[in-house]
This record gives sequence, structure tokens and C-alpha cells, in this order.
Amino acid sequence: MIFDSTADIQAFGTATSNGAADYPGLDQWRELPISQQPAWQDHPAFDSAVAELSALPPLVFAGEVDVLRQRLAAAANGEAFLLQGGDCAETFAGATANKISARVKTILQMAVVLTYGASLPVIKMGRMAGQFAKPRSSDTETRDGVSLPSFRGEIVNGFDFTEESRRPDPQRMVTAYHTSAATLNLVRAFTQGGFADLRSVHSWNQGFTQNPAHVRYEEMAGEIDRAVRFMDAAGVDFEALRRTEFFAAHEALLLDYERALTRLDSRTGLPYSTSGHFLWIGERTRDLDGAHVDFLSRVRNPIGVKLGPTTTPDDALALIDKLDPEREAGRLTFISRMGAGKIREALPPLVEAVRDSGAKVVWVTDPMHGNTVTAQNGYKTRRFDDVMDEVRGFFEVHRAAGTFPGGLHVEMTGDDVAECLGGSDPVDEAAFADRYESLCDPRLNHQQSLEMAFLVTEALSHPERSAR
Ligand SMILES: O=C[C@H](O)[C@H](O)COP(=O)(O)O
Ligand SMILES: C=C(OP(=O)(O)O)C(=O)O
Ligand SMILES: [Mn+2]
Repeated sequence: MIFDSTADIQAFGTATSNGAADYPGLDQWRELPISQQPAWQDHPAFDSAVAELSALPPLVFAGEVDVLRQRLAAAANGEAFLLQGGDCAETFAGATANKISARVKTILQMAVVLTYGASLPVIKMGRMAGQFAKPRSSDTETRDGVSLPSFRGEIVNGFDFTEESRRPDPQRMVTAYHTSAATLNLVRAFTQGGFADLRSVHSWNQGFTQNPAHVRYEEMAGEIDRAVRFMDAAGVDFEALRRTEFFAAHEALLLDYERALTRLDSRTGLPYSTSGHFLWIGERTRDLDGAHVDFLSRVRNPIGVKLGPTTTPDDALALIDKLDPEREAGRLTFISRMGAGKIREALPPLVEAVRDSGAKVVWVTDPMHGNTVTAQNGYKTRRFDDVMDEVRGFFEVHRAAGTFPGGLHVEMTGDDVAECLGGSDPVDEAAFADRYESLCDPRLNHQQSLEMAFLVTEALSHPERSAR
């Protein structure tokens, strides 16, 4: 969210307390079991890196975070749809103007397809400007008989397979902060400076081949153009169309980083994580009595939790009690990531239990993380058909339960990479050698992302879609 005026900034509060916030309970997580962290507290650079981060300005404002909570409340009530997209793992070198603008453009295109096709406001959010820390299945990686610590995202260590690069370095947290600041700056400029103007819908599609998703998008853009020209002729004021809200989200995995960027709101004195607007807890760290759930229960940001196929209804209800005790619509988002083969059995008991409890959460589908497979040639990949099938399953489950399918969470990029198999301009395994760029999980490319948006639009605008 970007402010309209300086007066708004003052009214919104800035969470600018100098240094990491001191607030009761904020350090309780240090006493609790914690997983997926580097053991770097004894590193000579640790204290100075944390001190440096603690003194840096917030990346986002408390007031923006509150606006997001209101927008998510609408999604919890069936009146808006949340679109979350971006890299599995951002990289420092990947924070270039071209790559950032391609990703933002693709998210804007997906949002236009959804807004126009389903007549619902779309909350636009990037897995961006902070998505640097990765949980891993294994602590080590072995290549040709050599074992080294796993790559845990560039906020922790390097991707190169050498002992030096894989050694965790706390100073990387400071680099991650500055890279996030630069990314967010460009995103704010794009989305406030005219680049997101609805009258530019055609330009976001430029430079792509004429595959079916792009052709379909071009047709829709033509219809939007005609509608816009009509409204223009009718004297509608277009100022509001020039800008759009865009929020930043990441997995709040690395608690040393999150803690250092937690500040007190200048208006209310309450703690906010200022590393991003929306933070989520991953499937591997959602332990109810663990450090991550405790820490995030204490900040005011909207929080997401990934729910995998082993989640029980009791787990979901206990997470609600802990993270959303006030039952505040917009506070809690459940992001299910079941796998295409499991969603139709694993999701209904959760959705029904939450529905029957009366709690208002936003239900989002992440159709990526339950569908990861290893290709014959060794690359981590996902089949586009499996991803699509999980999305369809998500809508079916919500339609049957009478609940609202409130959002989509995807790993995607604006570039023409070859990481996920299939799509209407099919990617095959042979293309991986030249066009696989991700350092962690495979992402939908530009065309696959657009195709996904059309599918979701059809499901959302289905006449029998869920009760509100
Ligand atoms: O999003 C990331 C991955 O799913 C997660 O880091 C686990 O990946 P891994 O099984 O390759 O460690
Ligand atoms: C690690 C991720 O997801 P999950 O926690 O659902 O496995 C991720 O979103 O990149
Ligand atoms: Mn991932």
C-alpha cells in the first residue's frame, strides 16, 4: 500500500521506534524449540549484524500493515481474492530492474484477469522484498561423495557448492535487508508511478510470443481498453486507476532477522514486524509449541500458516486459538499445500472444522509445494497439470463446504524460464539445461502464470461458487 499524502503517513503510524522493539514476550521464542535456523550465534559478525539491522529504518509501515489486514478481512468474508506470487528463493543478484518489473507486471496481469473475469477486487502481494530464507528437508547436501551444509537461502549462506560459500554468515542478513529495500523501492515506484495504470494493460503483455495464454490476455485487454475509453468519454476521473496497492510477503523463517526488524507502532505502542507486510509460517515450522508460532503470535501483522496433508482439524483450531485469539477477520490466512492427489481428502475436514468453529480465516491454495517431483534428468520440477488439478480441487472443496476460496499462492516469475513441465506452450525436460534458473523450487514462467490466472477466474466466476 502506498500513501496518498504525508498526512496519511502520520495518521497511519510509522513503527519507527529506534532499535528492535522491547515489548513483553517478544523474546519468549528464544526459550522454545526452534528448527531450520543456522547455528551462527557465536559467529564474530553476529552481534554487529543484529545491532546494525536493529538500527535501520522499517521496510514497511504499521499503517500499511493495518490496511492490508482490512483488505484480507474482505477476503475472509468472500468479498476479495488474494493473489500471492513470486520466487521460491529471491537472490541478491536477481534484484534487477528487469526481473523485478517482469515479476510485478506478471502479477498485475494475473490480477487484471482475475478482477475482470471474476468481478472481485484482487489483493496483490509479492513473495518479494524479503523472501530470502529457505527451510530444507535435509541439513546437508552431498555431491560426488562430498557433504556440505544445505543452501538455506542467500540471507544465510551461498549457493555455490564450496565449504566457504555454504558457511552461514550473519552479515548476509544486512545484505538481505538492503536488497529488500531496493526491491520495495522499485515496486512502490512501479505501482504508484503510472506503470500499473489500468490504461497500460496491453503494454504488460509486450515482448511475449503469441501462445494461447498471451492471445487470450490480449483479447481481454482489448475489452478492458474499450471499457476504459467509454468511461473516459463519459467523464470518469481516472486518477485512481493510475496506482495500485501492492504488498510484500515472505516466510518468517529466520527469527534473528525478524526479531531485529520488529518495532513498536508510534500510534499504539504495539509490535509490528517491519520486514514485510504479510509473514507466513512454513509447513516445517508450524509446531504449535515452537518458536515460530510463538513469535508471530506477538506481532500485529497479518499472518499466514502453510498447512500440509498431515494437518489435523485440531491442529488448525489450535493455531487459530494461538494466532487469532480475538477472531479478527484478516489476521489469519491458512495456505493449504496438500498435493493434487490429496487435497480432495485432506482439505475438507480442516475447512469444515474451521467453518463450524465460527472463525474467519482466509483460505488460500498453494498448488506448488505438494506437487514437487524430481525429473528424470535430476531437476526439481512440478507438472503444470498437477498444479492445475490441485487448484481445481481447492475450488471443489470450498464449493462443497459452502466456504469461500479466498486466494492463490504461487511460485512464479515474469521470465520465460523452463522449470515447471507442461502448459499450453509446453516446457519439457530438455529445456531445463538452458532455462532453469531457480536456486530452490521450480516456478511457473510468465505464460504458465497467466494460464493459471485464467483457470482460477473460471473457477471463481462459476455460478455455483461458494456461499459467502
Ligand atoms: O520451498 C522450498 C522447498 O520446498 C523447501 O526448501 C524444501 O526443499 P528441499 O526438499 O529441496 O530441501
Ligand atoms: C518452503 C515453502 O513452503 P512450505 O513451507 O509449504 O513447504 C515455500 O513456500 O517456499
Ligand atoms: Mn518453495
